[in-house]
Order: sequence, then structure tokens, then C-alpha cells
Amino acid sequence: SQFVMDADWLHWHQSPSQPSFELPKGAVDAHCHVFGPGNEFGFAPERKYTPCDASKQQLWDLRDYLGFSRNVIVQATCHGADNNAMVDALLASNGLARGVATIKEDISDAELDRLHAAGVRGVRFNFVKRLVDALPFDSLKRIAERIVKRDWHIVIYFESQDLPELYDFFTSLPTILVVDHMGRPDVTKSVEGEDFALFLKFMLENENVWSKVSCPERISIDGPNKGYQDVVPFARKVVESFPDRVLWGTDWPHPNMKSHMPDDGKLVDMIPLFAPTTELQQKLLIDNPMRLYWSK
Ligand SMILES: O=C(O)/C=C(\C=C(/O)C(=O)O)C(=O)O
Repeated sequence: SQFVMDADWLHWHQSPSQPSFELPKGAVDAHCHVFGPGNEFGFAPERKYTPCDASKQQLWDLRDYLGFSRNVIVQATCHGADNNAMVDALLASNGLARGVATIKEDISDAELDRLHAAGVRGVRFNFVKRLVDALPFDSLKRIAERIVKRDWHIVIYFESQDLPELYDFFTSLPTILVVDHMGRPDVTKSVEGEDFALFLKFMLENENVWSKVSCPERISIDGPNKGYQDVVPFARKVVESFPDRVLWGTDWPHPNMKSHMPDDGKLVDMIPLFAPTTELQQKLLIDNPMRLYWSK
């Protein structure tokens, strides 16, 4: 077993395959994390899982091995609102990494300036109950009002069954919204079904809403042995419907994976299934993330 001592989930894949899909030059891994090192950047006391360390150098090594040029490093709940591990990576990235932070309502303007100078361009609102106790809507709304002035966006992570209750709050927010992992659709239901229709309506009726077509390994029922094929129709529908508002990410080091650990090279090889033309791949991997994270 690859369960890591003192972490409660699997260690990331130690020997991912070389992708057969050649990433276009300048491709961006738009959803990944760094964790710790725990003896330098402590984990949040309120965390709901304890990760193993996953360093910026290991992230850069994976970036180079898979053929990406840039990373967007997203603050994970295990570090709470202490963004220092992520900021440390941004400062060491020679401008090749941008960040999405988790912040509290009382954050100072000076600290927001520090985060922006390091390369942070958004904040994350996480509603996945097994991960975090979400802040109340009024607090999140006040955070949104502050960060919109900086032209930052909000990354939102929720499960599809919670979208109905979150919908009106999301559509009241003043920024670009970027949905993690398509809002985790229930792939046992039809891609034409009413559940996914609500998510597509969310994107169709709100041009400020983007989505990451990532994490088939978290969404799939079929699993790796069937190449997560049950996720493909959902991701392809989003990419083909909203080609200018989609992003892709590895989600390395894949926190909280317990059933199996995905092979990052195989995840990259799914990109042409989600984005079947070079034009769609250019938008997904380069144009969209560069516009959102490196245009200012
Ligand atoms: O890494 C992901 O995006 C997914 C997970 C964890 C987090 O996002 C987090 O801890 O912030 C998950 O589904 O457990």
C-alpha cells in the first residue's frame, strides 16, 4: 500500500507515465497544490485531513516531466487561510506560477497587496463539507466585494447535489467564478439529465462562470481501469459549449484519494478526449489560463 505514515490518504504516483499526448508549448496546469513541508509551513489546526509533504520542487519536476510551462497553485483546506506554503512556491517560480488563496474576512489590505505581488490572482470558497466548514454567505460576500476591486476572481469548490442551494449566492457574486472539477457531476446520471442541466444553465446564463474540466479520478465510477470514460461526455460537453471559459489541471498531489492514485501522464492523455481539436486545446491549456492569470 502507498498509504503514507501519518497522512490519511494515498501518496501521489511515484512513476507517472510519459504522456502520449504532446502538450502545446506554454500549456498551464491550472489546478495543483503544494503542501508543507510540515516542519516549515504548519497545517491548519482546523483541517479535516493531514497531507504528506508535497514540495514546490516536486511540482516543478512534474510540470517539466509532463510538458507544462506554468502552474496555478490553489490553496487547499489543509493549510486553512495560511497561504505561506503557496506564496513560497510562487516567489520561487520565476513568474511561472500564479496562486489562488484562502483568506479570512479580516485580512488587511497590506496582506492582500503582498499576496498580489507574489502572484495571487484569486481566492477560493470551498463548500465541500468533508473538507471544510464554509464561512457564512454574508462574510464571503464581503470578501468578494474586496477582491473584485483587485480584479481577482473566486474559485468555488462544491458538490453537484449542493448547487441548487448555492445557486443564488453564486449568481450574486461580482467576480469571475471558476468552478473546480465541474462541480463534481454525478456521472451515473445522463449528461442530458436535469442535474447536469442545472450546471450547464449556471454557465450558460452567467458569462462570468468558468469551469475546470479536471479530476476525472474523483468523479468517475468506472475508475482508472476503464480510463474514467464515464466522465468524458461531461467534460467534453463543457469544453465544446464554453470553449473560452474552461481550464485544466492535474490536481497533483491528489489529496484525499483513497481508492487509487491516478497516473498524471494518463490524466494528460485524457485532454484530447475533453478537447478534441487543437483550437480547443489551445484555448483550454493556454489562451484561457493566460488571460485569467497572466494578463495583469
Ligand atoms: O484537491 C482538490 O481539488 C480536491 C480535494 C481537496 C481540496 O480541494 C482541498 O483540500 O482544498 C478533495 O476533493 O479532497
